[in-house]
Amino acid sequence: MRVDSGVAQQVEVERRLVDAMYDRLDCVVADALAARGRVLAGPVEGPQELYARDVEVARLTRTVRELRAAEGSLCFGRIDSTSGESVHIGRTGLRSADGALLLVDWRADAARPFYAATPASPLGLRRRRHLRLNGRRVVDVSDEILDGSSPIPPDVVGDGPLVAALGRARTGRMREAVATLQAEQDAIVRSLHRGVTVVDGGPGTGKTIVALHRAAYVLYAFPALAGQGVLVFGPNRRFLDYIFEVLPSLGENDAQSATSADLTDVEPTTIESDSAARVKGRAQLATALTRWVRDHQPRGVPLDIRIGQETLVLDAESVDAAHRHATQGGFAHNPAREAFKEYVVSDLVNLLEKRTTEALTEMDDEVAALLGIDLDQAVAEDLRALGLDDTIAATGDPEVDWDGIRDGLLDDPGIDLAIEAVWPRLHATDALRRLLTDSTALTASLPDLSDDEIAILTRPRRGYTNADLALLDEARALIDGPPEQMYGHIVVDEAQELSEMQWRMIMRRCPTRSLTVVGDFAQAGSATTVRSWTEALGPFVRERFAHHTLTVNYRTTAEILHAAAPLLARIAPEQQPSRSIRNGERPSTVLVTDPGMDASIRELVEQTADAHPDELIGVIGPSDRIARLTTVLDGTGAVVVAATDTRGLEFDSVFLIDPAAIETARQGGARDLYVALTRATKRVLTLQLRAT
Ligand SMILES: Nc1ncnc2c1ncn2[C@@H]1O[C@H](COP(=O)(O)OP(=O)(O)OP(=O)(O)O)[C@@H](O)[C@H]1O
Repeated sequence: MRVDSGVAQQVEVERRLVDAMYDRLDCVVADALAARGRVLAGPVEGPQELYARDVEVARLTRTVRELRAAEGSLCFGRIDSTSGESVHIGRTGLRSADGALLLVDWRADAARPFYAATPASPLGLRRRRHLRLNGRRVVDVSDEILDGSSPIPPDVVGDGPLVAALGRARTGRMREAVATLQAEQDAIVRSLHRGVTVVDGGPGTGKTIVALHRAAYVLYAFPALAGQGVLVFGPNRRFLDYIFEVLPSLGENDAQSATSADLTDVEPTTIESDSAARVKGRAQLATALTRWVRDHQPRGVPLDIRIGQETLVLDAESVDAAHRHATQGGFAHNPAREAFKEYVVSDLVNLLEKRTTEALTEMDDEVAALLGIDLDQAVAEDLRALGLDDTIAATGDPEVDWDGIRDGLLDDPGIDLAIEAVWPRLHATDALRRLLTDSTALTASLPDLSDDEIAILTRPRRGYTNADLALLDEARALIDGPPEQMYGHIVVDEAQELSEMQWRMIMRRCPTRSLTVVGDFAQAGSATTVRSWTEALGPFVRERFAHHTLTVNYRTTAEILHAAAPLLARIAPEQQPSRSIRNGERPSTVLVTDPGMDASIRELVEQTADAHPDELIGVIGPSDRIARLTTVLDGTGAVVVAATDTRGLEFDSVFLIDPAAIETARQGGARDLYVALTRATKRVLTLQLRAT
């Protein structure tokens, strides 16, 4: 509830307190900069001191960066307990020079009541206050009384700052929501669960907001995981560009963001049909790759190796044992090959040693038989007479340097060639290409694939598609070993888009199995066959994941949700529609004829742009109309996007072009249409083609 009397006075009170916080922030930044300057100017001796200095400089640089990132809206909230204590909440924690608490970091436990308290459960609070700043200046405050001492709004999510945040014009970049995070969202963000947390809910229920604030919370609250890195994985660059400002504005620059292309460092250059992507996304492809790679390792075969004039034969049993030793511990093909070679060379040296001993013994026996003396004994006696009897014990066998022979064999190109014949070094790109052109190998590994599906897989192509990247990643893991970069925690957004193979790519990078996974299967595109969280996560964690469903819609008005409800009932009958907290214009439909469509669209978009000059307009249509729409709407400021590419995005106004074509363009087109319909915060206008 807003405190109407004395607002100016309260603003003044807060202004003085917040001014003091900024003064302190400036001091801490200046101190950190000065400390960094001193460290850099100080003498360093030797590599150890140099390393220690670099670590300290990096730490101070990070501190400065984090403090500076916290500068905008440094303090945004305050809570007053019924016992009269008050705490200010902000983007970072601050103490005065003498240690008094000035500001609590929003992620600290002490800040939890700011988010979690409701009138029904006030958690000891009397008042929650939101502060609005313009630059460094407090310009407004807004209160909610939580202890029942004044009238309270029945719906806690409908409070002033939230409605103001939701009503603000969109900019094409997602904004953080740290000041208005709602209780159901905050409970997930702040969860102490370190395993897999799944968050679903309809479009606009704040899944992305929760995921990003969760990433910031993990970085703050779980240092052990944070130290191993935090990754935000998104389906495409457009989406990551949309969200990329959120974490830095929460003071977090340490989280990385990536698409499949970033993880594999390969840019897809070709597109393919969704049916091809679906086949390539299936986990059986991992089995096929594993078999293909295993087929390039020896099994049950002896190994003939030529050394000098001789050919040594390692029997099949020894070769299999060497294979077993080399691959135990899950080593990948190429590193295991090196270990295999070492085992083989050891076996060869043992063979040679045995042969030499046998040959020498034979010779000794022959000499003894001929001369009637024991040669070894005679040599030992001579050495003793010369005072060199220690040599006998120390060298044992002074004649043969077996270690030198072993090293020589390891470097011998002939040996490498012999091993190459049974265990060739492989290249992941080449292996993938060869498997995907080998219909016999594919049919053997994937007997349930139809001939059509095999034909899809083996179709000749150039370059990589998005679905290929997870296959390439799998091949690299099998052939060269796990990826270099691992993460302590991974946030997966739009997770309904991931195929089984793409889940493997993510999990491979997260040995801790600590993930925040957000998505909505009603919005799933058609490039994957995964349709439930159990299907997605079961192979890695079985049912061990915490599952939350968000129910309040913060994006779309009740009118737009109402219009989308029949479509939702059709594509996901089991899903409860979310509940919107705002009302607005009723969506409208205009019938147009194709030849006149271009002019109509431009005119309507221009009208909307004139009526709402600061707002963002999205024009969403079938993929095959996008090039034309982009030309037609050039200069209007509207963003033109294919219906297949709008997941996660949002606009103030949406023009939906030819919904029937969106729906029939591909399998799952109805879900594309549902996503398109739920992108607007304020209004939707549909342009439907009149049958001619
Ligand atoms: N607590 C909040 N305070 C302010 N804005 C919020 C809050 N929660 C969500 N929003 C806003 O609501 C909109 C929808 O949120 P978000 O994109 O996270 O939803 P989503 O569930 O990920 O949607 P979709 O499934 O369509 O991708 C965004 O503009 C977001 O900033």
